[in-house]
Amino acid sequence: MTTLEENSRLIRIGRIDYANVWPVFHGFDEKKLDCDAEVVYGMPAELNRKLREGEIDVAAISSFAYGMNSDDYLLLPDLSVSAAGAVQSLLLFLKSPLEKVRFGKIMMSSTSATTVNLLKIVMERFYGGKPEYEAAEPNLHAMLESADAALLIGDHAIRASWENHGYRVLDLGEIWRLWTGLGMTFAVWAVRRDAAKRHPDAIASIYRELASCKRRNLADREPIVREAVRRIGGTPDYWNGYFDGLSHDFGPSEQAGLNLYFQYARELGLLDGPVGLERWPESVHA
Ligand SMILES: C=C(O[C@@H]1C=C(C(=O)O)C=C[C@H]1O)C(=O)O
Repeated sequence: MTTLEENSRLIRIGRIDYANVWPVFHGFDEKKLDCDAEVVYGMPAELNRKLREGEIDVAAISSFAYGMNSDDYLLLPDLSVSAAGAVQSLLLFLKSPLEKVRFGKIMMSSTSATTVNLLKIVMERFYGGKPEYEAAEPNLHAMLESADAALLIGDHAIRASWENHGYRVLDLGEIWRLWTGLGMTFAVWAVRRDAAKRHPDAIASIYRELASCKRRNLADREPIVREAVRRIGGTPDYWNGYFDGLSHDFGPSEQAGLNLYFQYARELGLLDGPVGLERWPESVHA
């Protein structure tokens, strides 16, 4: 039985605290919604856990985390963080030559789920290696003290790429494109099925606001670029190039890349079952 309190409870929305989601989230205002809602900021790995445990109801999460829990989630249509090639913020910094890295030690940012598993696919399936992996706080120099390579994502990768560190750098989006000919989806917007069922109007209101922000940000990127320069650094040219390389759609080409990633992840034993890409709201009523 659903009580009145249950129907009108606060809905929690997870927002990844990296610039790559700004083209969807910039301008998102929970006060404009037809429901009580709160935005919870976090690194992808934190939001992956909070959504899984029901601490939040709807969120941008790692696409890998969606794959792990797709029975409990639905996808908000046509929202993602994807790229058709180089991303500039999914970077493997090499202290040793690649030949040594293949069987060496790699430190991986503890904030990531999709890219750490993409790196395993690249190292093991594409490069025929078998390195040792360890999760670590995203700090390039600390990571490389005791490893041959370090994986950073998001703003951590961007800031590190601007340093004069002297390491060779591989872009995981570019490698995926070279080997598969496909793009890749790194994050999706997922809603818990139980929340979608209990609070259909609230989720509809949140979705409308996200879709409208995305439309507005696509039509005028200037405010996002200005904000990125102010908060993170770099030049307007850098950020225009960065956002040009990303897609926030989730159409047939993005889905093809993600399906192949899930297939490889299963073949390597990183994921258990097949993953269905079920969309809200159709699946709520199925
Ligand atoms: C493009 C990116 O996509 C991301 C990568 C994620 C992951 O590896 O789990 C999760 C969300 C996104 O932040 C990025 O971080 O730069």
